[in-house]
Amino acid sequence: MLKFAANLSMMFTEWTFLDRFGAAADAGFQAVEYLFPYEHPPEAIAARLQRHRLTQALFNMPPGDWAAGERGVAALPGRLEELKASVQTALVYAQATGAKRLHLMAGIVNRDSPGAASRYETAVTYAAEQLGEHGIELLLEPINARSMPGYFLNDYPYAEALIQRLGLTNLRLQFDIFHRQIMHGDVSAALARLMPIIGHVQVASVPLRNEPNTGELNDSHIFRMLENLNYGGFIGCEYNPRAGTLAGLRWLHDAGAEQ
Ligand SMILES: O=C(O)[C@@H](O)C(=O)CO
Ligand SMILES: [Mg+2]
Repeated sequence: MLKFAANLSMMFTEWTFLDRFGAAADAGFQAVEYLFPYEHPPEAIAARLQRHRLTQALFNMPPGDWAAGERGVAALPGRLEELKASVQTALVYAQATGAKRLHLMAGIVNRDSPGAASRYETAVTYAAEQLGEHGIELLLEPINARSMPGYFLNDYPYAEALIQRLGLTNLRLQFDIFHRQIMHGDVSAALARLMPIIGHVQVASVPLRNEPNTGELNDSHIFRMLENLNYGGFIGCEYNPRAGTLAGLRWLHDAGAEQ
């Protein structure tokens, strides 16, 4: 049975953030994810998860100044101390919510600029080792350049090579089907080949980032493949509903899946 997690940064936005937990549970979800919890006290989020019997599948570590356009600080110059502090902040939320995997964003910086790759590697290693002490996985997500121009981690081969080379047992790949299709295509073969290092999957249609099966991919086929590959992790539903969250949930019921 596949396990779908509602992404509360994109879905259920008809509700206030804290009320999205109950709305997702009422719609049948048993797990949630979102970009960032940091505007709310950890206890408030933990209470919603508990009240609605939801599992926290994933969230992102602090991204720097998001409003100013930052998308992570891991590869940015002069930000290592901030990165270290942000690991501690994320850990507080992970412990309160029971999250077992966190996504570290790399930042908007040219990968070929002096020092960027080694700063990123230092940050990734530090964060993975810190999280590993708490039994938490660190995830790296390649993001396509159309959605996030200038993003450091903008292809799969780089992420795969880094994860393999560092050899840290809790460092894994966040395979977002939407980004993968835009960057490289070949989604099914890549899922099969990369399965040993995949820690989390996300889905949305391509190119509009809406409900599965509304774009250029046959997402039902990909879901069947994930089942056949015995993928036991979560599939984050990281899409913008076309005409209301509840109205767009038919695909999920059709998937006949564990939500
Ligand atoms: O795909 C995405 O955009 C997200 O998973 C994310 O973490 C960064 O925006
Ligand atoms: Mg994603």
